[in-house]
Amino acid sequence: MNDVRTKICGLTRPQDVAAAAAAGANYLGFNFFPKSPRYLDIPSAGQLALDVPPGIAKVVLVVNPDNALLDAITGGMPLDMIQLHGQESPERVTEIKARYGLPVIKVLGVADAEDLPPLEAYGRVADQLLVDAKPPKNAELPGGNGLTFDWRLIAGRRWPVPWMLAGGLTPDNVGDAIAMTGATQVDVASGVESAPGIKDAEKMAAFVRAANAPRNVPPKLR
Ligand SMILES: O=C(O)c1ccccc1N[C@@H]1O[C@H](COP(=O)(O)O)[C@@H](O)[C@H]1O
Repeated sequence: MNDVRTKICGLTRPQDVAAAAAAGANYLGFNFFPKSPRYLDIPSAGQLALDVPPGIAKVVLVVNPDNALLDAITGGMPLDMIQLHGQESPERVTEIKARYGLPVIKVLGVADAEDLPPLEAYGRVADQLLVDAKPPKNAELPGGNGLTFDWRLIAGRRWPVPWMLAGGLTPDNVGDAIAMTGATQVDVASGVESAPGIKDAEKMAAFVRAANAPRNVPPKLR
């Protein structure tokens, strides 16, 4: 249905899962970072995952996870993909893919041009890349801070695997972000909430609509 695929991350309530699915999201994210307002324990995430309709990918977001945590998550709930949102090395990405047999999305933070070369290296080992804003030095959270980065840095960039754009996206700016970068997948957490961890059904629907609204993308970005 959608040209631009959307991921809504950090769902914490059954009604939010239902609204995100109704909005047409392609991926739903469940957050296992304890300091996040979107954090879920495994039984709660497992319960929500059961409500996800077939055809929508269930993504678990983890930050520098050890095998014990990943064993517990993969053994405790249905899931389709693992999102690595920490400083996991390319070797660790490879290890996690092999151990769990699940596709891995590796997140890289971008603030300036120096942050771009690692995307090439991770693009050789991860199944997908997620290009997010680099968190500020003293940030509590490695993501979900509602911060954008200079999208011109990645305009027209391509990597060996599919990639998503994230970082401060909202229903109001996602169209510009797509037009500027040529992204065909976008991810949002805080930009579709009424309060931290509480998703807003209207904002989620508006986000998916805006991501798929007709727009002029310069030919070189298509
Ligand atoms: O959302 C969180 O709380 C979070 C915590 C720890 C790591 C990542 C987190 N969220 C991810 O961050 C990006 C961007 O979020 P936002 O749209 O800027 O709020 C997104 O990938 C979330 O998946």
